[in-house]
Amino acid sequence: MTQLILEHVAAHYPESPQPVLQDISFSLGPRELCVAVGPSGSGKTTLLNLIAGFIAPSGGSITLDGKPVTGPGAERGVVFQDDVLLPWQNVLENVAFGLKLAGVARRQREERARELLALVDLEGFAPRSIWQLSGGQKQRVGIARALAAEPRVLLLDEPFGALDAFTREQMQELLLQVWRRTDTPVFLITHDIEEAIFLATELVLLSPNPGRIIERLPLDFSRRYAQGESARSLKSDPLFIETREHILARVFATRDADRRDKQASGPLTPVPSAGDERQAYGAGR
Ligand SMILES: Nc1ncnc2c1ncn2[C@@H]1O[C@H](COP(=O)(O)OP(=O)(O)OP(=O)(O)O)[C@@H](O)[C@H]1O
Repeated sequence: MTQLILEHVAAHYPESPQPVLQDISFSLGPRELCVAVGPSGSGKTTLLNLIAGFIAPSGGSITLDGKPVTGPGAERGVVFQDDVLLPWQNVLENVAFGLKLAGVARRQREERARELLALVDLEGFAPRSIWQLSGGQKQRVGIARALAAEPRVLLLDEPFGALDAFTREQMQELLLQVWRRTDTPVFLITHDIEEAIFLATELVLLSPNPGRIIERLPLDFSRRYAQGESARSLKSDPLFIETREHILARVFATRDADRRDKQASGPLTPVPSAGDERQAYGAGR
Protein backbone atom coordinates (compact mmCIF):
# COMPACT_ATOMS: atom_id res chain seq x y z
CA MET A 1 0.00 0.00 0.00
CA THR A 2 1.62 3.21 -1.20
CA GLN A 3 2.41 5.76 1.47
CA LEU A 4 4.09 9.09 0.82
CA ILE A 5 5.11 10.79 4.06
CA LEU A 6 6.46 14.30 4.55
CA GLU A 7 7.75 15.12 8.02
CA HIS A 8 8.71 18.65 9.04
CA VAL A 9 9.98 19.43 5.55
CA ALA A 10 11.72 22.76 5.00
CA ALA A 11 13.10 24.32 1.82
CA HIS A 12 15.49 27.20 1.43
CA TYR A 13 16.80 28.64 -1.84
CA PRO A 14 20.31 30.07 -1.43
CA GLU A 15 19.14 33.40 -2.91
CA SER A 16 16.19 33.94 -0.56
CA PRO A 17 16.62 35.46 2.92
CA GLN A 18 13.96 33.26 4.57
CA PRO A 19 12.80 29.65 4.10
CA VAL A 20 10.42 29.11 1.19
CA LEU A 21 8.73 26.25 3.04
CA GLN A 22 8.71 25.51 6.73
CA ASP A 23 7.52 22.55 8.83
CA ILE A 24 5.47 20.82 6.12
CA SER A 25 4.01 17.51 7.30
CA PHE A 26 1.34 15.41 5.65
CA SER A 27 0.91 11.98 4.14
CA LEU A 28 -0.71 10.54 1.05
CA GLY A 29 -2.01 7.00 0.94
CA PRO A 30 -4.04 4.67 -1.25
CA ARG A 31 -7.16 6.13 -2.89
CA GLU A 32 -6.26 9.61 -1.65
CA LEU A 33 -6.04 12.80 -3.66
CA CYS A 34 -4.19 15.52 -1.82
CA VAL A 35 -4.47 19.05 -3.21
CA ALA A 36 -2.17 21.84 -2.05
CA VAL A 37 -3.74 25.22 -2.67
CA GLY A 38 -2.42 28.64 -1.84
CA PRO A 39 -1.65 32.08 -3.23
CA SER A 40 1.24 32.79 -5.55
CA GLY A 41 4.55 32.44 -3.75
CA SER A 42 3.28 30.12 -1.02
CA GLY A 43 5.68 27.43 -2.23
CA LYS A 44 3.33 25.06 -4.07
CA THR A 45 5.70 24.35 -6.96
CA THR A 46 8.62 24.06 -4.57
CA LEU A 47 6.66 21.47 -2.58
CA LEU A 48 5.88 19.44 -5.68
CA ASN A 49 9.51 19.69 -6.83
CA LEU A 50 10.65 18.35 -3.45
CA ILE A 51 8.31 15.34 -3.71
CA ALA A 52 9.38 14.78 -7.33
CA GLY A 53 13.00 14.82 -6.13
CA PHE A 54 13.99 17.70 -8.42
CA ILE A 55 15.25 19.65 -5.41
CA ALA A 56 16.37 18.52 -1.95
CA PRO A 57 14.78 19.69 1.31
CA SER A 58 16.90 21.75 3.67
CA GLY A 59 15.24 20.01 6.62
CA GLY A 60 12.86 17.18 7.48
CA SER A 61 12.25 14.05 5.44
CA ILE A 62 10.23 12.75 2.50
CA THR A 63 9.72 9.01 2.15
CA LEU A 64 7.79 6.87 -0.31
CA ASP A 65 6.97 3.44 1.07
CA GLY A 66 9.66 3.89 3.70
CA LYS A 67 12.42 4.84 1.24
CA PRO A 68 13.81 8.37 1.37
CA VAL A 69 13.23 10.44 -1.76
CA THR A 70 16.71 11.46 -2.92
CA GLY A 71 16.09 12.37 -6.57
CA PRO A 72 13.66 11.90 -9.45
CA GLY A 73 12.33 8.36 -9.97
CA ALA A 74 9.89 6.46 -12.18
CA GLU A 75 7.70 5.63 -9.16
CA ARG A 76 6.66 9.31 -9.11
CA GLY A 77 4.98 10.39 -12.37
CA VAL A 78 4.86 14.15 -12.96
CA VAL A 79 2.52 16.26 -15.14
CA PHE A 80 3.31 19.96 -15.57
CA GLN A 81 1.09 22.88 -16.56
CA ASP A 82 2.69 23.26 -19.99
CA ASP A 83 3.54 19.68 -20.55
CA VAL A 84 6.38 19.39 -22.99
CA LEU A 85 5.45 16.70 -25.46
CA LEU A 86 7.89 15.68 -28.17
CA PRO A 87 6.65 17.42 -31.34
CA TRP A 88 8.47 15.07 -33.73
CA GLN A 89 6.71 12.04 -32.29
CA ASN A 90 3.01 11.19 -32.59
CA VAL A 91 0.63 10.79 -29.67
CA LEU A 92 1.25 7.05 -29.26
CA GLU A 93 5.04 7.48 -29.33
CA ASN A 94 4.84 10.29 -26.77
CA VAL A 95 2.89 8.11 -24.34
CA ALA A 96 5.25 5.15 -24.93
CA PHE A 97 8.43 7.23 -24.77
CA GLY A 98 9.34 6.44 -21.13
CA LEU A 99 8.73 2.74 -21.71
CA LYS A 100 11.03 2.86 -24.74
CA LEU A 101 13.76 4.40 -22.60
CA ALA A 102 13.14 1.67 -20.02
CA GLY A 103 13.78 -0.95 -22.74
CA VAL A 104 10.20 -2.26 -23.05
CA ALA A 105 9.66 -4.07 -26.37
CA ARG A 106 7.78 -2.15 -29.08
CA ARG A 107 4.62 -4.30 -29.13
CA GLN A 108 4.26 -4.26 -25.39
CA ARG A 109 4.84 -0.55 -25.01
CA GLU A 110 2.42 0.32 -27.81
CA GLU A 111 -0.23 -1.93 -26.29
CA ARG A 112 0.20 -0.22 -22.93
CA ALA A 113 0.13 3.24 -24.56
CA ARG A 114 -3.15 2.38 -26.33
CA GLU A 115 -4.70 1.26 -23.04
CA LEU A 116 -3.69 4.56 -21.46
CA LEU A 117 -5.02 6.58 -24.38
CA ALA A 118 -8.36 4.82 -23.88
CA LEU A 119 -8.18 5.65 -20.16
CA VAL A 120 -7.89 9.38 -20.95
CA ASP A 121 -10.59 9.23 -23.66
CA LEU A 122 -8.16 9.63 -26.56
CA GLU A 123 -8.85 6.41 -28.44
CA GLY A 124 -8.21 7.00 -32.11
CA PHE A 125 -5.71 9.80 -31.45
CA ALA A 126 -2.63 7.52 -31.49
CA PRO A 127 -1.34 8.53 -34.96
CA ARG A 128 -2.01 12.26 -34.54
CA SER A 129 0.76 14.81 -34.38
CA ILE A 130 1.08 16.91 -31.24
CA TRP A 131 0.29 20.12 -33.16
CA GLN A 132 -3.09 18.65 -34.07
CA LEU A 133 -4.19 18.51 -30.41
CA SER A 134 -6.08 21.05 -28.28
CA GLY A 135 -4.63 22.18 -24.93
CA GLY A 136 -6.89 19.79 -23.01
CA GLN A 137 -5.94 16.88 -25.29
CA LYS A 138 -2.23 17.64 -24.77
CA GLN A 139 -2.74 17.50 -21.01
CA ARG A 140 -4.50 14.15 -21.38
CA VAL A 141 -1.50 12.85 -23.33
CA GLY A 142 0.69 14.20 -20.50
CA ILE A 143 -1.37 12.28 -17.92
CA ALA A 144 -1.27 9.09 -20.02
CA ARG A 145 2.50 9.45 -20.42
CA ALA A 146 2.99 9.97 -16.68
CA LEU A 147 0.94 6.83 -15.98
CA ALA A 148 2.83 4.70 -18.51
CA ALA A 149 5.54 3.71 -16.05
CA GLU A 150 2.86 2.69 -13.52
CA PRO A 151 4.01 5.23 -10.94
CA ARG A 152 3.07 4.70 -7.31
CA VAL A 153 2.15 8.40 -7.02
CA LEU A 154 1.01 10.90 -9.64
CA LEU A 155 2.15 14.52 -9.14
CA LEU A 156 0.40 17.31 -11.02
CA ASP A 157 1.67 20.92 -11.10
CA GLU A 158 -1.23 23.28 -12.01
CA PRO A 159 -2.17 20.81 -14.75
CA PHE A 160 -5.23 22.73 -15.93
CA GLY A 161 -3.96 26.27 -15.30
CA ALA A 162 -3.59 27.15 -18.98
CA LEU A 163 -6.99 25.81 -20.05
CA ASP A 164 -10.25 27.71 -20.56
CA ALA A 165 -12.87 27.35 -17.81
CA PHE A 166 -15.01 24.83 -19.70
CA THR A 167 -12.10 22.54 -20.66
CA ARG A 168 -10.74 22.88 -17.15
CA GLU A 169 -13.96 21.49 -15.67
CA GLN A 170 -13.95 18.61 -18.16
CA MET A 171 -10.34 17.83 -17.24
CA GLN A 172 -11.12 17.84 -13.52
CA GLU A 173 -13.76 15.19 -14.15
CA LEU A 174 -11.41 13.21 -16.37
CA LEU A 175 -8.73 13.26 -13.68
CA LEU A 176 -11.21 11.91 -11.11
CA GLN A 177 -12.18 9.12 -13.50
CA VAL A 178 -8.51 8.21 -14.05
CA TRP A 179 -7.85 8.40 -10.30
CA ARG A 180 -10.79 6.12 -9.53
CA ARG A 181 -9.92 3.58 -12.23
CA THR A 182 -6.17 3.36 -11.55
CA ASP A 183 -6.28 3.79 -7.75
CA THR A 184 -3.06 5.81 -8.06
CA PRO A 185 -2.69 8.32 -5.19
CA VAL A 186 -2.54 11.86 -6.58
CA PHE A 187 -0.82 15.00 -5.29
CA LEU A 188 -1.91 18.12 -7.17
CA ILE A 189 -1.18 21.80 -6.74
CA THR A 190 -3.43 24.62 -7.85
CA HIS A 191 -4.25 28.21 -6.98
CA ASP A 192 -7.91 27.57 -7.88
CA ILE A 193 -9.84 27.04 -4.65
CA GLU A 194 -12.95 25.63 -6.33
CA GLU A 195 -10.83 23.09 -8.22
CA ALA A 196 -9.06 22.13 -4.99
CA ILE A 197 -12.33 21.57 -3.11
CA PHE A 198 -13.84 19.52 -5.93
CA LEU A 199 -10.82 17.24 -6.37
CA ALA A 200 -9.34 16.82 -2.89
CA THR A 201 -9.85 14.05 -0.39
CA GLU A 202 -7.50 16.20 1.68
CA LEU A 203 -6.96 19.89 1.03
CA VAL A 204 -3.73 21.42 2.29
CA LEU A 205 -3.90 25.20 2.47
CA LEU A 206 -0.56 26.99 2.24
CA SER A 207 0.23 30.53 3.26
CA PRO A 208 3.34 32.45 2.11
CA ASN A 209 6.32 34.10 3.84
CA PRO A 210 7.42 31.48 4.72
CA GLY A 211 5.28 28.84 2.98
CA ARG A 212 3.54 26.77 5.63
CA ILE A 213 0.39 24.74 6.13
CA ILE A 214 -2.32 26.80 7.80
CA GLU A 215 -5.14 24.29 7.39
CA ARG A 216 -5.75 20.65 6.45
CA LEU A 217 -9.27 19.76 5.50
CA PRO A 218 -10.62 16.27 4.74
CA LEU A 219 -13.22 16.53 1.94
CA ASP A 220 -15.39 14.04 0.09
CA PHE A 221 -16.72 15.78 -3.04
CA SER A 222 -14.36 13.77 -5.29
CA ARG A 223 -15.49 10.50 -3.70
CA ARG A 224 -19.11 11.54 -4.13
CA TYR A 225 -18.34 12.29 -7.81
CA ALA A 226 -16.73 8.86 -8.14
CA GLN A 227 -19.91 7.35 -6.69
CA GLY A 228 -22.04 8.97 -9.39
CA GLU A 229 -23.07 12.47 -8.25
CA SER A 230 -22.73 15.10 -10.98
CA ALA A 231 -20.01 17.77 -10.86
CA ARG A 232 -22.63 20.51 -11.25
CA SER A 233 -24.73 19.37 -8.32
CA LEU A 234 -21.63 18.92 -6.14
CA LYS A 235 -20.30 22.39 -6.97
CA SER A 236 -23.65 23.97 -6.10
CA ASP A 237 -24.05 21.95 -2.88
CA PRO A 238 -24.38 24.39 0.08
CA LEU A 239 -21.52 22.55 1.84
CA PHE A 240 -19.28 23.09 -1.21
CA ILE A 241 -20.08 26.82 -1.25
CA GLU A 242 -19.58 27.10 2.52
CA THR A 243 -16.19 25.35 2.22
CA ARG A 244 -15.15 27.67 -0.64
CA GLU A 245 -16.08 30.78 1.33
CA HIS A 246 -14.24 29.44 4.39
CA ILE A 247 -11.03 28.84 2.41
CA LEU A 248 -11.30 32.21 0.65
CA ALA A 249 -11.76 33.95 4.01
CA ARG A 250 -8.63 32.23 5.34
CA VAL A 251 -6.60 33.21 2.26
CA PHE A 252 -7.74 36.84 2.49
CA ALA A 253 -7.04 36.96 6.24
CA THR A 254 -3.45 35.78 5.77
CA ARG A 255 -3.07 38.09 2.76
CA ASP A 256 -4.21 41.05 4.88
CA ALA A 257 -1.85 40.11 7.71
CA ASP A 258 1.01 39.77 5.21
CA ARG A 259 0.20 43.15 3.66
CA ARG A 260 0.10 44.82 7.10
CA ASP A 261 3.56 43.39 7.82
CA LYS A 262 4.90 44.64 4.47
CA GLN A 263 3.33 48.09 4.84
CA ALA A 264 4.81 48.39 8.31
CA SER A 265 8.25 47.85 6.80
CA GLY A 266 7.99 49.46 3.34
CA PRO A 267 6.03 51.54 0.77
CA LEU A 268 2.33 50.89 0.11
CA THR A 269 1.43 48.26 -2.49
CA PRO A 270 -1.62 48.73 -4.76
CA VAL A 271 -4.71 46.94 -3.42
CA PRO A 272 -6.63 44.83 -6.00
CA SER A 273 -10.45 44.88 -5.92
CA ALA A 274 -12.28 42.07 -4.08
CA GLY A 275 -13.73 40.91 -7.44
CA ASP A 276 -10.27 40.62 -9.01
CA GLU A 277 -9.09 38.60 -6.05
CA ARG A 278 -12.00 36.15 -6.13
CA GLN A 279 -11.29 35.66 -9.85
CA ALA A 280 -7.62 34.97 -9.13
CA TYR A 281 -8.57 32.11 -6.81
CA GLY A 282 -11.09 30.61 -9.21
CA ALA A 283 -14.08 31.78 -7.18
CA GLY A 284 -15.37 34.46 -9.52
CA ARG A 285 -17.27 32.14 -11.82
N1 LIG B 1 14.80 28.49 -8.10
C1 LIG B 1 14.49 29.42 -7.20
N2 LIG B 1 15.44 30.19 -6.62
C2 LIG B 1 15.14 31.13 -5.70
N3 LIG B 1 13.87 31.40 -5.26
C3 LIG B 1 12.88 30.67 -5.80
C4 LIG B 1 13.13 29.64 -6.80
N4 LIG B 1 11.95 29.08 -7.14
C5 LIG B 1 11.00 29.73 -6.40
N5 LIG B 1 11.57 30.67 -5.61
C6 LIG B 1 10.86 31.54 -4.65
O1 LIG B 1 10.19 30.70 -3.72
C7 LIG B 1 8.90 31.23 -3.41
C8 LIG B 1 7.86 30.15 -3.67
O2 LIG B 1 7.81 29.89 -5.08
P1 LIG B 1 6.92 28.76 -5.70
O3 LIG B 1 7.04 28.83 -7.18
O4 LIG B 1 7.22 27.47 -5.05
O5 LIG B 1 5.46 29.24 -5.23
P2 LIG B 1 4.03 28.93 -5.86
O6 LIG B 1 3.09 28.91 -4.71
O7 LIG B 1 4.10 27.73 -6.72
O8 LIG B 1 3.78 30.23 -6.75
P3 LIG B 1 2.94 30.37 -8.12
O9 LIG B 1 1.50 30.04 -7.76
O10 LIG B 1 3.12 31.83 -8.47
O11 LIG B 1 3.53 29.43 -9.11
C9 LIG B 1 8.73 32.49 -4.23
O12 LIG B 1 9.00 33.59 -3.42
C10 LIG B 1 9.76 32.34 -5.33
O13 LIG B 1 10.23 33.59 -5.74
